[in-house]
Amino acid sequence: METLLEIRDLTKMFDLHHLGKQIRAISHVDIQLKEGEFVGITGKSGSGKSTILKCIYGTYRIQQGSIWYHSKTLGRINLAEATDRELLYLRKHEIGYVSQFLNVMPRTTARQLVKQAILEMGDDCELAEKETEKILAHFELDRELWDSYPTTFSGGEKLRLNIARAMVKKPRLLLLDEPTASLDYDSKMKVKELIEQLMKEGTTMLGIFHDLEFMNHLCDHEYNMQNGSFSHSTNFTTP
Ligand SMILES: Nc1ncnc2c1ncn2[C@@H]1O[C@H](COP(=O)(O)OP(=O)(O)OP(=O)(O)O)[C@@H](O)[C@H]1O
Repeated sequence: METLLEIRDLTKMFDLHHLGKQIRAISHVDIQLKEGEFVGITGKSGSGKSTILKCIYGTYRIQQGSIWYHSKTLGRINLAEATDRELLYLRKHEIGYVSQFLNVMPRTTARQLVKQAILEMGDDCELAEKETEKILAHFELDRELWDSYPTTFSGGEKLRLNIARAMVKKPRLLLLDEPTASLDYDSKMKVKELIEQLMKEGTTMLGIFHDLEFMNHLCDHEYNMQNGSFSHSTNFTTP
């Protein structure tokens, strides 16, 4: 299997201007993800898990290290040095990010939100419409909500829509930042089903989940974070 993502010596500091000091959120982190793998990150609250995903996605710029990603279109690219245009391209076509929070454009319906995500991948309009309805139904989003604005949705409805929008794009690399945090059991199982389906289709995933049992049954490899560095890792695929 080819390496899809290789992180070397990743260090991220934050300036706390009001306190006149810097904090080190992550230090010297190395991660390797092969194509089709599902890798999990565990660790206490504040240990730096989300920061890693946000550095990969380009939300945070880093002070030290490299994040090599093997893009289908752009070739081997260091995401830490990618231009805004390159990052935007990759977010649209190759790298997905799901968190427990839904950021939406105002006055965009649930249906438009999901359909737009599919159209960005180059599918035609009729197919996009069909896929949209399929995924909204899969996540049991009430039909009456499909043409409503998500700003009025409940927390769980927003979450299910958020996951639907990211998963329907079938990105090559999917970053999952506790997407199931406040979902009920049935909704979590729906997410699990889709994750398993994406795994079969070859999507590579790096995920943080609070529910360790949920994650352990899915992932090939797990890294445990402590105070910004990996304390140990477990490989579930080696006998
Ligand atoms: N934008 C920011 N500005 C300043 N400090 C930040 C910022 N983002 C994260 N931090 C700090 O970096 C550290 C790691 O945060 P991070 O969110 O990565 O932890 P986490 O392991 O994902 O936590 P949790 O499980 O609670 O979500 C924390 O001390 C946090 O306060």
